[in-house]
Amino acid sequence: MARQAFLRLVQATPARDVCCQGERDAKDMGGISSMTGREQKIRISEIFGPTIQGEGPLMGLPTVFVRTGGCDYRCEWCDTLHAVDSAFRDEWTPMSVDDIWSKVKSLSQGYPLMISLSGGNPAIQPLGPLITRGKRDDYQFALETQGSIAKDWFAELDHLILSPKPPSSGMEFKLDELRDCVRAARNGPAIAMKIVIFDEADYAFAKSVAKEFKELPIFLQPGNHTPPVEDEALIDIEGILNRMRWLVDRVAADRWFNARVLPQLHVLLWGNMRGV
Ligand SMILES: C[S@@+](CC[C@H](N)C(=O)[O-])C[C@H]1O[C@@H](n2cnc3c(N)ncnc32)[C@H](O)[C@@H]1O
Ligand SMILES: Nc1nc2[nH]cc(C(=O)O)c2c(=O)[nH]1
Ligand code: SF4
Ligand SMILES: [Mg+2]
Repeated sequence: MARQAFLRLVQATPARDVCCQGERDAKDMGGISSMTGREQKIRISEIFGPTIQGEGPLMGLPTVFVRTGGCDYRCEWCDTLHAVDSAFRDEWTPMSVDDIWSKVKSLSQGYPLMISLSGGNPAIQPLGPLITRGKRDDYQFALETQGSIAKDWFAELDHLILSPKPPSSGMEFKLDELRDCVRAARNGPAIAMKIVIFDEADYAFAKSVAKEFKELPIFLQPGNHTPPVEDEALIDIEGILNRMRWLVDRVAADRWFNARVLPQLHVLLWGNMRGV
């Protein structure tokens, strides 16, 4: 796409902490990050906020983001490559629960708000003890994951947002693993499906997921074509809005009245800027 087609968005630098002392020898996928004594460390790409949750059921809610490094997927249009691609490994830092927690407390000034655990795939990391620590201080936790890896600690979350990947991602969809994630959550968190839609095949995929998980609310999110990496704030805003309008028409024509169509609010406000 021509560079002129992208809208350049500029803003003051937000509160953000990019960890930059990565472990050179860390495994690409970010399996278990590292161990110090008996504590499993968590591989962190960035911790930032408070900002607003820009996607899905918690849209608009003040949130601090804890983004882990490493993903078992490589979606063709991933907008967070800095937490996926091993080329960014040097930015990922193994951190203890205490260190993460003091950063979160300082960013939130001790106010017990919503923490969104995202990535990469945060389900790869040992996040149970972090959730336990945060709950002691009355914070709430949401997790964003593609639903490829289930963990027992999902049951400790307040919100589980499952984002199975449609055909345009180039990833293989695994229904059993997605079911395992719902099962692992037991009766703990509120669960929602959030599906990125670029085209008709993605829309059909979302409908089939909705059929499999009738009891769960579903959010349809227009895809954002990621721009050239040399300028991360550029977006194809016309493309996003056209896709959004098409989706609204599509859902209305289908009388799919329990699906919710929402854009990525933070992308509309700040483009593909990191740390917002
Ligand atoms: C960056 S991912 C990280 C969490 C997890 N790996 C996942 O995919 O759910 C967070 C959310 O951003 C969505 N996302 C990633 N790239 C996108 C894009 N180009 N357009 C719209 N949504 C995108 C994902 O589908 C997911 O719902
Ligand atoms: N504001 C804001 N909302 C978000 N919702 C999901 C995000 C993510 O990258 O996981 C995200 C993000 O990076 N920023
Ligand atoms: S699963 Fe999520 S983080 Fe991983 S590549 Fe896909 S969109 Fe990116
Ligand atoms: Mg994002």
